[in-house]
Amino acid sequence: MGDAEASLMLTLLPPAVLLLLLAARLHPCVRAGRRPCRRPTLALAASLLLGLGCACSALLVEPHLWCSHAPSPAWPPAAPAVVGAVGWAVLCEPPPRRAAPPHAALHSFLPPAAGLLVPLTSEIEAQSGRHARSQAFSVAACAARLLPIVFGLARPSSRAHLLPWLPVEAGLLALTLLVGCITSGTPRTLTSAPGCEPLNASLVAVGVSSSARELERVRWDAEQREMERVLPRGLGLCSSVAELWRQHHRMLEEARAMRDEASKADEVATSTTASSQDHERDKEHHTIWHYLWTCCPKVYLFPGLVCSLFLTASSFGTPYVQGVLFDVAVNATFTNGTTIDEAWDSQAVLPLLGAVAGLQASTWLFEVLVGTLYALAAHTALTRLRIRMFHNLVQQDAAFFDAHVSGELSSRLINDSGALQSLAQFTSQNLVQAAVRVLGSIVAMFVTHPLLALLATLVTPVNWFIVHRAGEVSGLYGVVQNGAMAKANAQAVEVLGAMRTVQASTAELREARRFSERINRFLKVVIVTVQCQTAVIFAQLGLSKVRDVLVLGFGMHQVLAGNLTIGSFTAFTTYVSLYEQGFLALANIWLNTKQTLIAAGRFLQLMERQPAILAGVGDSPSSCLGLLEFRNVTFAYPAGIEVPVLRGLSFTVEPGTVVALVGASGAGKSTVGRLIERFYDPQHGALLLDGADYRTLDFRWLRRQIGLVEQEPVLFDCSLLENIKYGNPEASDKCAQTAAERANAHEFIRSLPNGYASMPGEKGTRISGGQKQRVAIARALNKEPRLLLLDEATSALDSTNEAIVQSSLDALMQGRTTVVIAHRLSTVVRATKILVLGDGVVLESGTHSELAADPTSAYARFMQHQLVAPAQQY
Ligand SMILES: Nc1ncnc2c1ncn2[C@@H]1O[C@H](COP(=O)(O)OP(=O)(O)OP(=O)(O)O)[C@@H](O)[C@H]1O
Repeated sequence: MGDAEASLMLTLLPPAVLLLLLAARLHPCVRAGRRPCRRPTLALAASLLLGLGCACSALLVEPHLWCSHAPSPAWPPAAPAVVGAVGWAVLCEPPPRRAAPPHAALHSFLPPAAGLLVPLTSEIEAQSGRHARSQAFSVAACAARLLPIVFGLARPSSRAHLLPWLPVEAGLLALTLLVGCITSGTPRTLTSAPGCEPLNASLVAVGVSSSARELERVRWDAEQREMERVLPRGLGLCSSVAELWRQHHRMLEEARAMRDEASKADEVATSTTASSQDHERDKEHHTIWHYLWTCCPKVYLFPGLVCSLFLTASSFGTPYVQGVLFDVAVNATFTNGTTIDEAWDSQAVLPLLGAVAGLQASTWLFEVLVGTLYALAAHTALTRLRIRMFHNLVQQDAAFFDAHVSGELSSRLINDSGALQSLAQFTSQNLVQAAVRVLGSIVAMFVTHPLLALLATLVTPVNWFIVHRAGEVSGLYGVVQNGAMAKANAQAVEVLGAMRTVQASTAELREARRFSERINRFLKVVIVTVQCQTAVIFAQLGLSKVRDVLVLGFGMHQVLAGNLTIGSFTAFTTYVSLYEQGFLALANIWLNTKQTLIAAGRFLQLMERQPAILAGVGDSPSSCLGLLEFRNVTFAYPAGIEVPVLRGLSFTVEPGTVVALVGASGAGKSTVGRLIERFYDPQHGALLLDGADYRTLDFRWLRRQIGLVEQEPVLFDCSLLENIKYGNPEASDKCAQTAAERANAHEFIRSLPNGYASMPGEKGTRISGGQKQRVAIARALNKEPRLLLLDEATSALDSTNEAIVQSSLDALMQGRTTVVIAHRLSTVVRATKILVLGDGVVLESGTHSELAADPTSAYARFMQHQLVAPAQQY
């Protein structure tokens, strides 16, 4: 029986049992022609309705229970209540009517009432997991049984009747609890806990957890629960100020540690010193404005600035004119004793009202214009910044990419630059306006009433101190925030790029959990940041409110003393609010700038970073013979600088010959290939092409002379034709097709529905390994390289594919200097020269027959172990 059938049966079983019981109770009475005992019958009927209701709700409301692949609670939630009700019906065989204790009413009422908890607990279930309902049910059913018993025992009149039934009650309670425990999934909760294997085994033995499928379900449930556990429940507020303080310090420490770590990573990649890092950090502030300025389109910026000025002017004009209007109205009404109508018709009011309307209209218009122009400017600037950043990023050297995870870099490209965009937009939109507002309102306030103005600006230094400190702190918070987001992003990119491996390892939920842990970390940082910002706003607003009360009190005193008119005082309060707005905007700009500048420091470092090997530097000879020489080359990777991989390696490859590199795993064969491509420069010795030192050649010219075919060729999600032309986009389609023909790729490409326009998918997932390899060979052929580098190009293929690819490679090698890194005998034996690498040097060299002739040679040993696969039966 499948899961779905079992669940269905178990859901319908309790109502069926109840129906039978009811029938059994009613049948003798009907036959004897007497009325059945009312209370137990009613209770049974109510329980039956309840059981049916639960079954229907499970069938209709939770159809996922019946879908065989979904894990479901094996027992229906109504079971505990039903067991309780059945027990009650058995227990409550009618006592003599007159002796019926008062608790009997409760007794008959409570078990069905427990059933009402079903809809009530659905909310709890939604919040805390699907088994909450059964647990709540079980507890309610027990309480329903327990309460009337306690109540009955407390009354001497009913105690004698109840005492003989107590053992039965205890048994029923235990049964109800047990059923509730099983249906609520408690055994699964227990068995999924680490170290519970013995319990698990015993549950299997007693039949609670009956099969491997059950164990699988246990695991699935545990993962789902774990998943729900790591979902953020919402903004957790700090329990106390002390806790907030502790979190704040932890965060600062983390921010400093992250900055040091980032500097170290860059030191590894760039070999820059700590002092130069400090110097770079000092330069950051200038650089960021430089970039924002150069990337910002002036066609939006300058009109935006002009509109800002107009907006500020109109926002100052409005309170001034309003003040004058108030004074005119007040004077007309109260001083001269004119009526309101006369005052309204007077010459001054209407023009002043018109002026206010005009000023409001211009404020409205300029506000819209300013917002639009600055938004356009900021978005364009950001796009330009991202393009420049990507441009610089793809030009970095291999050592840089060894030291940085690609997901982290993409996060810097998208998220960190996003912070710059909001800084650019917010600053450009508000800076001029806020500065003019603050300065203008200070001047206007002092002109209106100097003493009141002094009082209004008294809190400014304290406020500014708070903002200044908060700016530095929020900058450090920004570092942690960006770091947390970069880590989450790196994991997402890594997992999404290796989905097949993840799915094959059934690690989807594990990865989802890992991601949620990382993104939760980001949320936690944001929460602490918000809490600290709240503290700053709290302090600032508090000071402002105190200031407002003082200004109002002193202002009213001055109005009553006749030193200030009501109109001037009204205008003054508007100046104060303009000053407040301007100050808050400036404070926000300061905080934003600090946060973005510190947090976007890494982004800028990436923008500014110069690769160790520069393009466009060095010679680009007109021809290339293909004479390659390694002269006493010593090399260690930047990430493992203390362990050299090559230690004085020397060999020569004559033009047009084939040299095979063999050696144990980790001997440095691929490293030789990477040096030939000049992904790295050796620390000592030199590589020479046609007698010219690699360092004197332009590496872009050099790489154009080399065709590379790797063990796992990378195809991009563009058409196969574009993939073939990737190394030489100037080649004509005809040349690309000829290259495909020579690489034995033409036939299979033609057989695809879209031919050369077919998309191979990300990393070429829609075509086979052998086909991918042939496209890669066609790509190398299309470059017409002088030098060929084959890095285990056939080792991932089966023998049929290998034969096809090998014939393609033979076509590719003709007349070209070739370096082959191979594990297979068939690839190596035909080489002009074989070099056996070991300990970072060439241990032996010669042709296959020369080396194989000496049975004691490293090559012979190597052949035995690596090249010739032992023909053993599995
Ligand atoms: N990017 C890197 N950073 C640091 N160390 C590296 C890097 N790439 C390789 N190494 C180390 O350099 C050594 C040589 O690696 P290499 O890939 O050249 O070996 P190989 O002979 O090609 O091995 P295999 O036959 O298994 O592919 C290894 O010890 C490896 O751990």
